[in-house]
Amino acid sequence: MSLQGKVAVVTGASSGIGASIARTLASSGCSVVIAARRLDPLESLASQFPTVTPCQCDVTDLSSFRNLISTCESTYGFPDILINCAGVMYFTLMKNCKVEEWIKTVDVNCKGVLHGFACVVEKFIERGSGHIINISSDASKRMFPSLAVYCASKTFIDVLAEGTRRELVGTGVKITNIQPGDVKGTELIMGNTDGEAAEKMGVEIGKPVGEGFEREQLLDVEDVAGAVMYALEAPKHVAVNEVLIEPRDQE
Ligand SMILES: NC(=O)C1=CN([C@@H]2O[C@H](COP(=O)(O)OP(=O)(O)OC[C@H]3O[C@@H](n4cnc5c(N)ncnc54)[C@H](OP(=O)(O)O)[C@@H]3O)[C@@H](O)[C@H]2O)C=CC1
Ligand SMILES: CC(=O)[C@H](N)C(=O)O
Repeated sequence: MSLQGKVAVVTGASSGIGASIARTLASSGCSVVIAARRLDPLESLASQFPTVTPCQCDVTDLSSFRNLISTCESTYGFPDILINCAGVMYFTLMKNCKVEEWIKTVDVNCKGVLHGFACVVEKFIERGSGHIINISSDASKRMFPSLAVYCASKTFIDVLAEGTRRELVGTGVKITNIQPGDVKGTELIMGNTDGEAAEKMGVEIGKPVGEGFEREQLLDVEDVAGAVMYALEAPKHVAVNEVLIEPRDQE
Protein backbone atom coordinates (compact mmCIF):
# COMPACT_ATOMS: atom_id res chain seq x y z
CA MET A 1 0.00 0.00 0.00
CA SER A 2 1.47 3.38 -0.96
CA LEU A 3 2.01 5.90 1.81
CA GLN A 4 1.83 8.87 -0.56
CA GLY A 5 -0.44 11.54 0.94
CA LYS A 6 -0.92 9.75 4.27
CA VAL A 7 -0.73 11.70 7.52
CA ALA A 8 1.42 10.41 10.39
CA VAL A 9 2.26 11.40 13.96
CA VAL A 10 5.56 10.16 15.39
CA THR A 11 6.34 10.51 19.11
CA GLY A 12 9.92 10.28 20.37
CA ALA A 13 11.13 11.89 17.15
CA SER A 14 13.77 14.22 18.62
CA SER A 15 16.47 11.51 18.38
CA GLY A 16 17.28 7.90 17.59
CA ILE A 17 14.68 5.54 16.17
CA GLY A 18 11.78 8.03 16.12
CA ALA A 19 13.77 10.58 14.11
CA SER A 20 14.69 7.88 11.60
CA ILE A 21 11.08 6.72 11.25
CA ALA A 22 9.98 10.34 10.71
CA ARG A 23 12.61 10.86 7.99
CA THR A 24 11.61 7.64 6.26
CA LEU A 25 7.90 8.49 6.33
CA ALA A 26 8.51 12.00 5.02
CA SER A 27 10.69 10.62 2.22
CA SER A 28 7.86 8.22 1.33
CA GLY A 29 5.36 11.00 0.72
CA CYS A 30 3.72 11.27 4.16
CA SER A 31 2.94 14.49 5.96
CA VAL A 32 4.35 14.02 9.45
CA VAL A 33 3.93 15.76 12.78
CA ILE A 34 6.95 14.94 14.93
CA ALA A 35 6.77 15.12 18.70
CA ALA A 36 8.97 15.07 21.80
CA ARG A 37 9.74 17.37 24.73
CA ARG A 38 12.87 18.94 23.15
CA LEU A 39 11.82 21.37 20.44
CA ASP A 40 15.25 22.25 18.98
CA PRO A 41 16.04 18.84 17.45
CA LEU A 42 12.46 18.57 16.18
CA GLU A 43 12.73 21.95 14.45
CA SER A 44 16.05 21.01 12.93
CA LEU A 45 14.62 17.75 11.51
CA ALA A 46 11.46 19.50 10.27
CA SER A 47 13.53 22.13 8.45
CA GLN A 48 14.86 19.39 6.14
CA PHE A 49 11.42 18.38 4.81
CA PRO A 50 8.54 20.48 3.41
CA THR A 51 5.86 18.23 4.97
CA VAL A 52 7.17 17.77 8.51
CA THR A 53 5.88 19.86 11.40
CA PRO A 54 7.34 19.86 14.92
CA CYS A 55 5.13 19.82 18.01
CA GLN A 56 6.34 19.83 21.60
CA CYS A 57 4.61 17.06 23.53
CA ASP A 58 5.05 15.21 26.79
CA VAL A 59 3.35 11.85 26.24
CA THR A 60 2.84 11.35 29.98
CA ASP A 61 0.35 14.24 29.90
CA LEU A 62 -2.95 13.38 28.16
CA SER A 63 -3.78 17.02 27.37
CA SER A 64 -0.35 17.44 25.77
CA PHE A 65 -0.98 14.34 23.60
CA ARG A 66 -4.43 15.68 22.67
CA ASN A 67 -2.81 18.96 21.64
CA LEU A 68 -0.39 16.99 19.43
CA ILE A 69 -3.26 15.29 17.60
CA SER A 70 -5.14 18.62 17.25
CA THR A 71 -1.99 20.21 15.82
CA CYS A 72 -1.83 17.41 13.27
CA GLU A 73 -5.55 17.74 12.48
CA SER A 74 -5.30 21.47 11.87
CA THR A 75 -2.07 21.20 9.85
CA TYR A 76 -2.55 18.09 7.67
CA GLY A 77 -5.79 16.43 8.83
CA PHE A 78 -6.48 13.70 11.39
CA PRO A 79 -3.61 11.17 11.36
CA ASP A 80 -3.88 7.91 9.42
CA ILE A 81 -0.86 6.57 11.30
CA LEU A 82 0.28 6.96 14.91
CA ILE A 83 3.81 5.81 15.78
CA ASN A 84 4.24 5.47 19.55
CA CYS A 85 8.04 5.57 19.77
CA ALA A 86 8.72 7.77 22.83
CA GLY A 87 10.34 5.68 25.52
CA VAL A 88 12.88 5.56 28.32
CA MET A 89 15.09 2.75 29.58
CA TYR A 90 16.90 2.65 32.90
CA PHE A 91 19.16 -0.19 33.93
CA THR A 92 18.18 -0.59 37.58
CA LEU A 93 18.72 -3.38 40.09
CA MET A 94 15.53 -3.84 42.11
CA LYS A 95 17.61 -3.90 45.32
CA ASN A 96 18.86 -0.36 44.58
CA CYS A 97 15.28 0.95 44.65
CA LYS A 98 15.44 3.58 41.91
CA VAL A 99 11.73 4.21 42.42
CA GLU A 100 11.66 7.47 40.47
CA GLU A 101 13.13 5.73 37.43
CA TRP A 102 10.64 2.88 37.72
CA ILE A 103 7.74 5.32 37.85
CA LYS A 104 9.11 7.32 34.94
CA THR A 105 9.39 4.11 32.92
CA VAL A 106 5.76 3.27 33.59
CA ASP A 107 4.67 6.87 32.91
CA VAL A 108 6.41 7.20 29.54
CA ASN A 109 6.38 3.64 28.20
CA CYS A 110 2.94 2.52 29.43
CA LYS A 111 0.85 5.62 30.13
CA GLY A 112 2.34 7.42 27.12
CA VAL A 113 1.19 4.66 24.78
CA LEU A 114 -2.25 4.50 26.45
CA HIS A 115 -2.61 8.24 25.86
CA GLY A 116 -1.88 7.65 22.20
CA PHE A 117 -4.60 5.00 22.01
CA ALA A 118 -7.00 7.35 23.82
CA CYS A 119 -6.44 10.03 21.19
CA VAL A 120 -6.96 8.00 18.02
CA VAL A 121 -8.79 4.68 18.50
CA GLU A 122 -12.35 6.05 18.49
CA LYS A 123 -11.78 8.13 15.34
CA PHE A 124 -9.97 5.27 13.58
CA ILE A 125 -12.97 2.98 14.24
CA GLU A 126 -15.39 5.67 13.01
CA ARG A 127 -13.35 6.04 9.79
CA GLY A 128 -12.87 2.30 9.31
CA SER A 129 -9.10 2.68 8.98
CA GLY A 130 -5.97 3.74 10.82
CA HIS A 131 -2.71 2.15 11.91
CA ILE A 132 -1.04 2.34 15.33
CA ILE A 133 2.59 1.23 15.47
CA ASN A 134 4.23 0.81 18.86
CA ILE A 135 8.00 0.64 19.19
CA SER A 136 8.10 -2.06 21.85
CA SER A 137 11.32 -4.07 22.32
CA ASP A 138 12.71 -7.58 22.28
CA ALA A 139 12.70 -6.95 26.04
CA SER A 140 8.99 -7.79 25.89
CA LYS A 141 9.87 -11.28 24.69
CA ARG A 142 12.73 -12.17 26.99
CA MET A 143 13.84 -10.84 30.31
CA PHE A 144 17.13 -9.03 30.85
CA PRO A 145 18.75 -8.72 34.30
CA SER A 146 18.79 -5.06 35.46
CA LEU A 147 15.77 -4.34 33.26
CA ALA A 148 12.83 -5.87 35.15
CA VAL A 149 10.75 -2.68 35.06
CA TYR A 150 11.62 -1.89 31.43
CA CYS A 151 10.79 -5.46 30.34
CA ALA A 152 7.49 -5.22 32.21
CA SER A 153 6.68 -1.91 30.52
CA LYS A 154 7.31 -3.34 27.06
CA THR A 155 5.31 -6.48 27.87
CA PHE A 156 2.48 -4.13 28.88
CA ILE A 157 2.60 -2.59 25.40
CA ASP A 158 2.50 -5.98 23.67
CA VAL A 159 -0.42 -7.21 25.75
CA LEU A 160 -2.30 -3.92 25.38
CA ALA A 161 -1.84 -4.02 21.62
CA GLU A 162 -2.90 -7.64 21.19
CA GLY A 163 -5.96 -7.19 23.43
CA THR A 164 -7.00 -4.06 21.54
CA ARG A 165 -6.34 -5.68 18.17
CA ARG A 166 -8.68 -8.54 19.01
CA GLU A 167 -11.35 -6.09 20.18
CA LEU A 168 -11.02 -4.20 16.90
CA VAL A 169 -11.13 -7.13 14.47
CA GLY A 170 -13.51 -6.14 11.66
CA THR A 171 -13.11 -2.39 12.15
CA GLY A 172 -10.33 -1.89 9.59
CA VAL A 173 -7.89 -0.63 12.24
CA LYS A 174 -4.39 -2.15 12.37
CA ILE A 175 -2.01 -2.32 15.34
CA THR A 176 1.62 -3.40 15.03
CA ASN A 177 4.29 -3.91 17.66
CA ILE A 178 7.88 -3.61 16.49
CA GLN A 179 10.26 -5.38 18.89
CA PRO A 180 13.85 -4.33 18.16
CA GLY A 181 16.98 -5.70 19.75
CA ASP A 182 19.96 -3.43 20.40
CA VAL A 183 19.98 -0.38 18.14
CA LYS A 184 23.15 1.59 17.57
CA GLY A 185 23.80 5.18 18.58
CA THR A 186 20.55 6.25 20.23
CA GLU A 187 20.30 8.31 23.43
CA LEU A 188 18.27 5.69 25.31
CA ILE A 189 20.73 4.99 28.14
CA MET A 190 22.34 8.42 28.42
CA GLY A 191 20.42 9.39 31.57
CA ASN A 192 21.01 6.16 33.53
CA THR A 193 22.19 6.51 37.13
CA ASP A 194 22.47 2.97 38.57
CA GLY A 195 26.16 2.32 37.92
CA GLU A 196 26.06 -1.13 39.48
CA ALA A 197 23.23 -2.22 37.17
CA ALA A 198 24.95 -0.73 34.11
CA GLU A 199 28.19 -2.47 34.96
CA LYS A 200 26.38 -5.78 35.27
CA MET A 201 25.08 -5.25 31.74
CA GLY A 202 28.52 -4.25 30.47
CA VAL A 203 27.47 -0.73 29.47
CA GLU A 204 28.97 2.62 30.34
CA ILE A 205 26.71 5.34 31.70
CA GLY A 206 26.59 8.50 29.56
CA LYS A 207 27.48 6.70 26.32
CA PRO A 208 25.07 6.03 23.44
CA VAL A 209 23.67 2.50 23.00
CA GLY A 210 26.14 0.04 21.50
CA GLU A 211 29.54 1.51 22.39
CA GLY A 212 32.10 -1.29 22.12
CA PHE A 213 29.75 -3.76 20.41
CA GLU A 214 30.66 -5.64 17.22
CA ARG A 215 28.92 -4.55 14.00
CA GLU A 216 26.78 -7.70 13.81
CA GLN A 217 25.58 -7.16 17.39
CA LEU A 218 23.73 -3.95 16.54
CA LEU A 219 20.87 -2.74 14.38
CA ASP A 220 20.85 0.68 12.74
CA VAL A 221 17.93 3.02 13.34
CA GLU A 222 17.12 2.63 9.64
CA ASP A 223 16.61 -1.13 10.14
CA VAL A 224 13.81 -0.37 12.59
CA ALA A 225 12.34 2.26 10.25
CA GLY A 226 12.41 -0.43 7.54
CA ALA A 227 10.36 -2.76 9.75
CA VAL A 228 7.85 0.04 10.29
CA MET A 229 7.59 0.54 6.52
CA TYR A 230 7.07 -3.21 6.02
CA ALA A 231 4.08 -3.11 8.37
CA LEU A 232 2.65 0.10 6.89
CA GLU A 233 3.03 -0.94 3.26
CA ALA A 234 1.42 -4.36 3.66
CA PRO A 235 -1.69 -4.83 1.52
CA LYS A 236 -4.99 -3.70 3.06
CA HIS A 237 -6.03 -7.26 3.96
CA VAL A 238 -2.71 -8.08 5.68
CA ALA A 239 -2.07 -7.31 9.37
CA VAL A 240 1.56 -7.36 10.49
CA ASN A 241 0.88 -7.71 14.20
CA GLU A 242 4.45 -8.09 15.45
CA VAL A 243 7.94 -7.74 14.07
CA LEU A 244 10.78 -9.09 16.24
CA ILE A 245 13.94 -7.66 14.69
CA GLU A 246 17.33 -8.32 16.25
CA PRO A 247 20.96 -8.00 15.19
CA ARG A 248 22.30 -11.21 13.66
CA ASP A 249 24.76 -11.83 16.48
CA GLN A 250 22.64 -10.78 19.47
CA GLU A 251 22.50 -13.74 21.87
N1 LIG B 1 17.95 1.71 21.21
C1 LIG B 1 17.56 0.46 21.36
O1 LIG B 1 18.42 -0.45 21.43
C2 LIG B 1 16.11 0.10 21.42
C3 LIG B 1 15.12 1.06 21.62
N2 LIG B 1 13.80 0.65 21.73
C4 LIG B 1 12.72 1.63 21.94
O2 LIG B 1 12.77 2.61 20.91
C5 LIG B 1 12.15 3.80 21.37
C6 LIG B 1 13.06 4.98 21.00
O3 LIG B 1 14.28 4.85 21.71
P1 LIG B 1 15.71 5.26 21.13
O4 LIG B 1 15.57 5.92 19.83
O5 LIG B 1 16.59 4.09 21.28
O6 LIG B 1 16.18 6.27 22.26
P2 LIG B 1 16.30 7.87 22.32
O7 LIG B 1 16.58 8.17 23.74
O8 LIG B 1 17.25 8.33 21.28
O9 LIG B 1 14.82 8.35 21.95
C7 LIG B 1 13.79 8.41 22.91
C8 LIG B 1 12.78 9.42 22.44
O10 LIG B 1 11.67 9.45 23.37
C9 LIG B 1 11.40 10.79 23.70
N3 LIG B 1 10.77 10.91 25.00
C10 LIG B 1 11.23 10.46 26.20
N4 LIG B 1 10.36 10.80 27.18
C11 LIG B 1 9.35 11.48 26.58
C12 LIG B 1 8.16 12.08 27.05
N5 LIG B 1 7.82 12.08 28.36
N6 LIG B 1 7.33 12.68 26.16
C13 LIG B 1 7.66 12.70 24.85
N7 LIG B 1 8.76 12.15 24.34
C14 LIG B 1 9.60 11.54 25.20
C15 LIG B 1 12.77 11.50 23.63
O11 LIG B 1 12.60 12.89 23.37
P3 LIG B 1 12.68 14.07 24.45
O12 LIG B 1 13.72 13.69 25.46
O13 LIG B 1 13.03 15.25 23.60
O14 LIG B 1 11.31 14.17 25.02
C16 LIG B 1 13.35 10.83 22.39
O15 LIG B 1 12.89 11.47 21.22
C17 LIG B 1 11.94 3.63 22.88
O16 LIG B 1 10.59 3.33 23.10
C18 LIG B 1 12.82 2.42 23.21
O17 LIG B 1 12.34 1.72 24.32
C19 LIG B 1 13.44 -0.66 21.59
C20 LIG B 1 14.39 -1.61 21.39
C21 LIG B 1 15.78 -1.31 21.24
C1 LIG C 1 16.66 -4.66 26.33
C2 LIG C 1 17.41 -3.97 25.33
O1 LIG C 1 18.54 -3.63 25.52
C3 LIG C 1 16.72 -3.64 24.06
N1 LIG C 1 17.65 -3.64 23.00
C4 LIG C 1 16.11 -2.27 24.18
O2 LIG C 1 16.89 -1.28 24.16
O3 LIG C 1 14.90 -2.20 24.33
